[in-house]
Amino acid sequence: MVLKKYNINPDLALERQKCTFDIEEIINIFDGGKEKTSQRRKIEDVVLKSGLCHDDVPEECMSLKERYENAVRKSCFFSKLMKTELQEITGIEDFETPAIRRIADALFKDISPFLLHLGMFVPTIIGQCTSEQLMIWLPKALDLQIIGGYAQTELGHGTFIRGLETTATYDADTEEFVLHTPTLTAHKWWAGGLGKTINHCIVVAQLYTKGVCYGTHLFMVQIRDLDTHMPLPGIKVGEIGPRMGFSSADNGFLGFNNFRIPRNNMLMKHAQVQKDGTYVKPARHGKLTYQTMVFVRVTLVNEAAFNLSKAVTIAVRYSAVRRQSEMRPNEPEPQILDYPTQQHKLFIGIATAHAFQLTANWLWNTFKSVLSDMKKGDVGTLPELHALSSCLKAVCTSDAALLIEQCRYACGGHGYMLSSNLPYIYSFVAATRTYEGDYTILLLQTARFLVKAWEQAEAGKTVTPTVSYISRSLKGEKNSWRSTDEGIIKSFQAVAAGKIALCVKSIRDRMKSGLDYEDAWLLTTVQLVDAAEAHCRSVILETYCNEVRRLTKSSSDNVKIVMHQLVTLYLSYWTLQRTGDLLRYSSISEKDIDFMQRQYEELLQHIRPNAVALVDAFDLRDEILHSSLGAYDGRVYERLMEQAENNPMNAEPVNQSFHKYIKPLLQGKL
Ligand SMILES: CC/C=C\C/C=C\C/C=C\C/C=C\C/C=C\C/C=C\CC/C=C/C(=O)SCCNC(=O)CCNC(=O)[C@H](O)C(C)(C)COP(=O)(O)OP(=O)(O)OC[C@H]1O[C@@H](n2cnc3c(N)ncnc32)[C@H](O)[C@@H]1OP(=O)(O)O
Ligand SMILES: Cc1cc2nc3c(=O)[nH]c(=O)nc-3n(C[C@H](O)[C@H](O)[C@H](O)COP(=O)(O)OP(=O)(O)OC[C@H]3O[C@@H](n4cnc5c(N)ncnc54)[C@H](O)[C@@H]3O)c2cc1C
Repeated sequence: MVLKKYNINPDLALERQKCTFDIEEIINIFDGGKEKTSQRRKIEDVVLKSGLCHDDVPEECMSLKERYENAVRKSCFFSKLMKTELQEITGIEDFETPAIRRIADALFKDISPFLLHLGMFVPTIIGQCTSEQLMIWLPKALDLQIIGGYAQTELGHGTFIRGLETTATYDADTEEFVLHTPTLTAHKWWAGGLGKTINHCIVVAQLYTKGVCYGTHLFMVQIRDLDTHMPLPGIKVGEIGPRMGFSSADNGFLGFNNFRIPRNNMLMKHAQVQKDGTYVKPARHGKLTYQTMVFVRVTLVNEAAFNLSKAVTIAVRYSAVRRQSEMRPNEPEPQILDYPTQQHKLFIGIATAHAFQLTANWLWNTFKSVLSDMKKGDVGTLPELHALSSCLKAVCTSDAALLIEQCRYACGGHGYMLSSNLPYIYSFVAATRTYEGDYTILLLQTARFLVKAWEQAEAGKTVTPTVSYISRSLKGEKNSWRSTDEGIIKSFQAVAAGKIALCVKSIRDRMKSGLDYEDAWLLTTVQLVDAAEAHCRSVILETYCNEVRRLTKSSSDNVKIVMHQLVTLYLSYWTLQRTGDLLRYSSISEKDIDFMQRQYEELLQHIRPNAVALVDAFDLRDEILHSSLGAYDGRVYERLMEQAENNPMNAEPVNQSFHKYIKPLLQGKL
């Protein structure tokens, strides 16, 4: 749709006059500097001027098939644009460029069927291929001569990768692998793009050679003819059916009937099968084939921040425009943003988007540094990265989904309209809590790391920096509550340490009573998930505080003030959410809690005049927001009416069903 131009709504115009800081300064902080902001805006200009974002009919009014076809059309033209003009601007062949990720949302209200090509297929080639294999597949994939996906999950197994049933059996006579789907539950299920779009696929299968199963490995498989796009003989492939979101992502199923691929199509950077069928196991770490999942978990923290910033922009702008009820009899109706309960719903969303964005950037740098260690042959830092990326993916996607839904509640009935975009944003983020490792499963992975760290610290060994609080706790350091940033972080670490200690005790007590380790662990998993979540909270709180301090060192005083108000709001919010834990594991008193509650309520008042400016500082163009409620001009009612009038249901004054059914019913002739 072409966005109509309106004058700015007067309430929003007034809000912007109240702003106490330079918005551009905060925009630059989050972009990583002035130059990056300017480059991002150039990229956005090119994409927006290309006309690619235009739809004749709103996406939500199209049939599923039309939506898919429209998404393919846009993906193809967007890919072409990325290879030409955008490459010139960015100067890099970089699918990770955050600006490209952001502007992609101007094209797709839902999901591009090419998402997995960029998000998992290309990263798997980069991370799992030998240099010879890389030379074959990477240029083709980057140039979109082949389009791929990542098929790991099966109908019967997603979480438990070791339980996957698809087999890849090596035939030394022909130097081929035979891919086979032995059962119904062995069918690949869910892979994005697989249903209709892709012609290649990374397939995860149990490797058999010389009669021995060596566990899951990755294989490059061509599934469709490059010219006709017909499935190749021996391949059964299709779309899995309508779902809550991801409507245009053509998630698919895939089965193999003794389908043969050359030996060289096993991705052999870490493990190899030689021509005679001899298996050479990975030299360094057994889980290196899981690397793409770690990469995506890291990027999903960024997704949580970005999508939350969109939702909270929509809800804050709407709340500045919407007037409802009365605070005192006969007074004019206030903006709903003036209600403290509304501020309580929304300002935590702004602070959380900041916290997650800065944590995402920090995690990305940690990921890059672990990759660089691994290139030098050192895999020592991988377990900590796995533990961090697991819990941060779990907690950030889960919190973001809850807060996005809260933004929808904050918009009352209009938030329920698809044209608000809040339902789309929610259904996208809700899926991120499940895919790439379910919430519970990933927290249990972190818990495993925490229990080991506890045992190491107990044995007097040094532990990694993110769990150094465990050593302090074991030395008997008692937590004394202080309501400063550092004090609160220390108390959250004391909560995490206390919970890990109880888990360890619980496992040991259960073993003493005769249970084996597996059962003792299993019966403790509710506590273990809780302990991992507490650890994650302390990591986010600490990272957010440190990063704001670092990044605002040379900022103006007003930016420092407002950024720090959000940090304090975030710390106070979580303190009040976790009073039970803090009373148990720190020295916080009832008086301290009263103080924190008052401080929190005062902060809502301090932040209120800057609320609209703070969401403006996410610098999200209307074309990215796709929202009748959240546009920069605040012309909510005009846009809602516009959308209603453009609804294809209103194209004819009387629907044919009247003549077919209602009239006969009215006349007793049905
Ligand atoms: C034109 C273009 C248009 C638009 C696009 C524009 C721009 C786009 C650009 C970028 C895209 C941006 C963002 C999004 C990107 C992509 C996402 C999009 C869609 C994604 C769709 C979803 C995909 C999927 O879901 S793929 C399937 C994922 N599946 C899972 O995650 C399964 C979860 N299960 C597991 O991970 C594991 O099985 C397990 C539960 C962790 C257990 O594994 P296992 O049983 O094998 O292991 P053990 O428990 O026995 O543990 C043994 C040992 O190993 C350690 N371990 C486990 N995992 C790891 C690991 N990953 N790394 C390191 N170590 C690991 C474990 O801790 C144990 O260690 P110890 O023995 O030492 O304790
Ligand atoms: C939108 C979307 C896109 C996807 N895209 C892809 C893709 O491109 N490629 C791909 O390969 N896969 C994809 N997936 C699949 C996804 O990775 C899996 O659905 C996900 O990993 C969860 O696995 P599952 O479905 O087997 O859930 P299950 O493991 O069956 O989980 C069901 C419940 O059981 C619990 N549970 C399971 N095991 C345990 C345990 N050991 N301890 C305690 N609780 C447990 C879980 O916590 C959960 O509550 C996608 C999924 C979605 C929703």
